Amino acid sequence: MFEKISQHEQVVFCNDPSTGLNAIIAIHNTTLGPALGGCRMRPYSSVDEALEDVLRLSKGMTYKCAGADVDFGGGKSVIIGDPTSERTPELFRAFGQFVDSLNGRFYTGTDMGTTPDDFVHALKETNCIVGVPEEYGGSGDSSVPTAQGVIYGLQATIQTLEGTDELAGKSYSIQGLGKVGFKVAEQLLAAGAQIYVTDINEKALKQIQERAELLPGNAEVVDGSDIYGVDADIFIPCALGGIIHDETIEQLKVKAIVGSANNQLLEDKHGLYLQQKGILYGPDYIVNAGGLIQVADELYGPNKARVLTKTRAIYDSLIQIYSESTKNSISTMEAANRFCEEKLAARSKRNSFFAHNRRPKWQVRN
Ligand SMILES: NC(=O)C1=CN([C@@H]2O[C@H](COP(=O)(O)OP(=O)(O)OC[C@H]3O[C@@H](n4cnc5c(N)ncnc54)[C@H](O)[C@@H]3O)[C@@H](O)[C@H]2O)C=CC1
Ligand SMILES: O=C(O)CCC(=O)C(=O)O
Repeated sequence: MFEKISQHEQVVFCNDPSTGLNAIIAIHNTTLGPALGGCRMRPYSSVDEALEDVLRLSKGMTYKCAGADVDFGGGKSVIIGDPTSERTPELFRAFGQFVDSLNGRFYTGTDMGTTPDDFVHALKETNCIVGVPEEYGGSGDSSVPTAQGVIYGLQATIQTLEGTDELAGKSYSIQGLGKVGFKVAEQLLAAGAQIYVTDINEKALKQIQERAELLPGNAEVVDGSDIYGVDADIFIPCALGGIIHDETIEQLKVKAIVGSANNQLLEDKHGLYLQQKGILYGPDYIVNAGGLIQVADELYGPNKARVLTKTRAIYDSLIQIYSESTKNSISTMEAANRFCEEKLAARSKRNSFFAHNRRPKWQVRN
């Protein structure tokens, strides 16, 4: 077990027989501040599968936090259970107690399978919750800044490819029209772009076609995996992870990939394959940091304008990462990893003798 968790600071197994809660909290690295990461609920087929997921996701959060310059470290949690039938208020209260037992080392909120309302129950047991609804003092729907971050990512990519930030006059293929993908699609239509869209949800497809009728752009529906072969300028993955692999790279005709889906590359080597094929890849955890920026910013009290200003930094980070990738002949993913690792190394060298206890900022909510 210690070998498996050797890169992590702490892993907590949470068991509450009265509510049936089986959860794992993983704290990867708190160099930059307390760990932060959402809570995913899934009917994992084994504890090993859940552990593997939470270890991978929490490490990803360390990089996402460093890349976005937020004062948090990497963590994540998973609840083993079916969100469609096992999501109860009691379960989330029990989970909140476990989060509270970490005494400010871990902050959490929604992820796949959980909703902001679930965390209103957890909030009764701990203050270490982010992303609750606005009426409970939270900052509201985090997919808004995530979608805006994708737009900034697209502009930085077009700037790198063509020397302009102009979204119009281009074509985009979008996989997934959920909370993030739909908002990105709407903005592209508003800019007058041609979009190709796919989703397993027919309703979302119908809704975007209705929106397209009212906006200058044009939307065309594509069947399932045909999306990979669309002859568009940029592919925007906003659904599943692990979709960039040998087979899909073979089909891709786009010049770039920039989307919100977490862990888009099936393996690190696929970042290199994209580079070899001349496809510019916007590293996912840099592009999709808008939601994280919003929930991390809640420490200062909700403020949408401030969040959007901070989200704009995604543009500058990507420009820098693309340029480092070219300069050092490395993949953009490798350049992003180095960008974040340098920030972590610089911080870990900083003398923090004055910070004997937790910093005052985090005591605001404790
Ligand atoms: N919501 C947020 O603020 C953030 C989201 N992300 C990531 O972005 C992605 C999208 O997130 P959300 O929009 O919030 O999720 P969502 O659950 O609202 O939307 C996902 C959409 O993808 C569709 N979909 C599922 N399987 C599909 C398939 N095989 N082909 C085509 N469409 C499919 C679903 O029907 C749904 O419309 C996820 O990977 C998520 O982890 C990352 C950071 C923040
Ligand atoms: O939504 C949160 O609570 C933190 C952000 C997060 O988990 C993510 O960006 O994947």
